[in-house]
Amino acid sequence: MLPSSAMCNCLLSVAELYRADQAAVQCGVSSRELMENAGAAVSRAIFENWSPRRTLVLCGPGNNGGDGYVIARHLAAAGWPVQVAALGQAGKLPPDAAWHAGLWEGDVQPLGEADPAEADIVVDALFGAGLSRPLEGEVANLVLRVNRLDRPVVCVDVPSGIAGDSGQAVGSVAVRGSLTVTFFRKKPAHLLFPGRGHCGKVRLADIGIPEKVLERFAPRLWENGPELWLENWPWRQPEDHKYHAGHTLLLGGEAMTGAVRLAARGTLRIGSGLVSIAAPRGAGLVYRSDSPSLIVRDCDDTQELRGLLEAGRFTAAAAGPGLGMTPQSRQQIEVLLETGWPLVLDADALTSFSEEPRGLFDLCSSRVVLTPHDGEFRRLFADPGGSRVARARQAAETSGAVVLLKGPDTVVAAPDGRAVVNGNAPAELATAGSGDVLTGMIAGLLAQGMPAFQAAAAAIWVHAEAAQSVGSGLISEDIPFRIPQVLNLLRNRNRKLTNSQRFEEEC
Ligand SMILES: NC(=O)C1=CN([C@@H]2O[C@H](COP(=O)(O)OP(=O)(O)OC[C@H]3O[C@@H](n4cnc5c(N)ncnc54)[C@H](OP(=O)(O)O)[C@@H]3O)[C@@H](O)[C@H]2O)[C@@H](O)CC1
Ligand SMILES: [K+]
Repeated sequence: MLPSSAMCNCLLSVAELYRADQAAVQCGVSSRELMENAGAAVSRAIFENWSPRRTLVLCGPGNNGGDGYVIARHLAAAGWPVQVAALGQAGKLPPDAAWHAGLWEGDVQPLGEADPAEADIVVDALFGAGLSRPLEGEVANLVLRVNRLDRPVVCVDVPSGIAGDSGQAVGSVAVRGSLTVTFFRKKPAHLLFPGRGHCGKVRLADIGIPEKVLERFAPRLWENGPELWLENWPWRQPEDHKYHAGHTLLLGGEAMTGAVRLAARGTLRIGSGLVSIAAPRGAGLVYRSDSPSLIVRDCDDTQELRGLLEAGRFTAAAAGPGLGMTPQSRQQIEVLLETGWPLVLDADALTSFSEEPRGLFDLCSSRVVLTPHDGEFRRLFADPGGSRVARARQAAETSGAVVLLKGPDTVVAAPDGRAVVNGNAPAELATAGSGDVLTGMIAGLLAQGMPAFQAAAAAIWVHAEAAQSVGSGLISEDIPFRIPQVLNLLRNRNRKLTNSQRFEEEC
């Protein structure tokens, strides 16, 4: 179960957003008022970011265009020079948009006559998140011209041309914004690439939809953040000893020893009380000389591994980084899976099953976390296509495991359909070894008793936050060193937010 405060972070699909709008109307907030509030919120964001300057508002034929007329009115009332250009005839606008278009007292030029080069800011109120057809003809041409100009572009709800649910461009043309103002709750496109790259900064505005309308939904998708897992964080208690904080076993390989050594640093720093590496004798010295905090056990075959597992009192394990792909390593993974323990499988552990993924899935459970990047994902799962959320969900259902699909917009999905999209990863994380550290961190949280979905979501967030604190020049070894700083901030936040009243105010 996720805490009720997680409602703050839920992402709504386009269909859910339309239902929320309707529910708000049933609660007594008129749709005209919602449109007024939406346009006013975008205007406020513009006032906060720019001083008065020539503004071109591009209005589409639907309610997104309706927001555009409201924005134009607010900017003009504040003394801004505003030009409106519209697609289609005013007489064909839907009722709320027509009402607000009627309140606009300035000129409206046909879209084909608009010249974005004569504006200092462009407002994109062409299409909303439910776009179903590619931009074509004069709209596509205008969007291409706007994109080529070095001007701030403010997108209303979503950049036109981007599908709200998938974050994919519907055709080959989509607006590239500097700022996107969206309403009530973010949509997946604000977090999933390429949509996220088109949004610029994303700002969420309250437009008067009552929070209680969410009671009619059972959200299954969230933007990742501490609200989803902080309550379950395994903070050390004064009376704890190291065995209370779990014992993680990492399977080490013979040649690529750096991968598990990086993973082990992540496991230790995230709080696992004990960390052991089961290593081939030939590589034992390398592992033993790495960190005095590690326990290194000799392990050359499955029989020795079974012996270790029986004696070790481990609470979670991880395998894959630097493991190699021999028949022996695959058998060792099967032995780990047969224990039924919480387990993370990454890299070679996944690829060793690419010829026969069923052999892996049959042994998985919801206590197992699979952490493929896109290439590993394609090798393991018959790719159903669709958005990254849809693909990760499908993979979690097929495998019965929690699937963490790595990327700049990492998605974590559980077999029961819950999913999160991570939004705090810096570009610097695209560096060798960062995935190994992540594997170790997830395993360390599993070892301390965190449920698999939350452990994966928490680890990817802390990992990204630690990387952000380094910024340019990041190498993977830096990430474990920065974990304590992130954990201390989280712990202080947790202390401050024990009062749920306060938490609700922050939402
Ligand atoms: N109460 C509310 O609901 C609130 C809504 N709000 C605002 O409403 C927005 C959603 O509005 P919306 O549903 O009217 O969608 P939107 O994209 O503006 O227009 C659809 C029209 O475009 C047309 N069309 C589509 N593709 C096309 C193409 N390629 N080329 C040409 N035409 C194309 C399409 O035609 P059709 O497909 O039907 O033939 C239809 O006529 C939302 O994003 C938010 O900004 C806020 O004010 C808050 C309150
Ligand atoms: K738009």
